[in-house]
Amino acid sequence: MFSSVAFRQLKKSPISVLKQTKNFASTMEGFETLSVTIPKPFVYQVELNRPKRLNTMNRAMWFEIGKCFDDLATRDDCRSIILTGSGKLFSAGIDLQDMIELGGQLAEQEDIARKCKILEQMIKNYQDYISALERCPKPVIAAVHNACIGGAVDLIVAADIRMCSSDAWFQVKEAEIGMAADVGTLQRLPRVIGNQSLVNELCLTSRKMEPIEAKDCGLVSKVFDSRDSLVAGALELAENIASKSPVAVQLTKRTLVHARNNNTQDGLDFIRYWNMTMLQSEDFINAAMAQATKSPPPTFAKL
Ligand SMILES: CC/C=C\C=C\CC(=O)SCCNC(=O)CCNC(=O)[C@H](O)C(C)(C)COP(=O)(O)OP(=O)(O)OC[C@H]1O[C@@H](n2cnc3c(N)ncnc32)[C@H](O)[C@@H]1OP(=O)(O)O
Repeated sequence: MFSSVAFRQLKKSPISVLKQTKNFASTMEGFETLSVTIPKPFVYQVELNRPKRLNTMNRAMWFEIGKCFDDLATRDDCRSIILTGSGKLFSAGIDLQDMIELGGQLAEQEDIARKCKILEQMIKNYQDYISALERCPKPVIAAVHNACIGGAVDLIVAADIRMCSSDAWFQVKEAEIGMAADVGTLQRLPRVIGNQSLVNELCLTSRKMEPIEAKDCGLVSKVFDSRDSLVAGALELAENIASKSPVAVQLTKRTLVHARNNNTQDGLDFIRYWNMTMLQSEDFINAAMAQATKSPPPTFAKL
């Protein structure tokens, strides 16, 4: 299969190399609450950027999170994403000022059906914005420092990988503010940490979780000494992922997400149908050939 003739032919036409580096300088501008940069080739950094308001999630931020990750899903110069918070802490959750304004908006309606319509639409939108992280086929690494509260927990459990610094703490605070969490934590956290008893305890009491416990229960995969080393570690991991075939990485993420929500046979069907096409991609041929011939890993064309 891996004849030296075939290998030489592949090496003669590295379309991948030619297509790879263009547009490296392009960034996404125009966000009010997010800073989006490209710290390394093919690696995006999305930073919650309302440091003076403790990165609280106001209406603009909810919307921009959805838009940003839906855009990154289709950008061929993006292969992996790190999600960080600027300033003192990762995020203090939903902007409670927005909630007060929402109360005012509801009060303008007399009828319960009209009030319900406003709430249903808002919750649906917020759910969809958070789910954009999961919809995006590029892996998202959440790097949490200091506080990660309420809506911010909904956000990070929709990411693929979580890491934190040693000053981090996590709080499913909704019960404490008199509501049931409604944008993902109650659905995703049980699958993330695989311990229903602990999930129930955290969500029913709103107690804070510290990094050692977060690591032990699998909420985060690694704890770093400081925010700087955390971001450096997240970037290193993102770079590693970005060096792999985007065909392999994106389909692996899609398949893992699908597997979480479906039974094993449906999952096997899913990957079989995808791979009857994707195993014909040049990425598989080039990467497998490099392994077989002990050559350096290939570069891959944009996807
Ligand atoms: C459809 C619904 C979808 C999602 C729902 C999500 C629900 C949630 O997110 S529940 C969680 C809500 N968040 C909170 O309850 C956090 C409240 N804040 C705190 O506990 C603390 O501020 C802190 C994060 C631990 C930080 O403490 P500290 O460093 O002492 O700062 P403070 O002096 O307390 O705060 C500084 C400044 O920020 C304002 N602020 C803090 N959190 C929020 C918030 N969530 N919303 C709006 N504003 C917030 C605080 O009021 C202070 O404002 P000043 O104007 O400076 O007084």
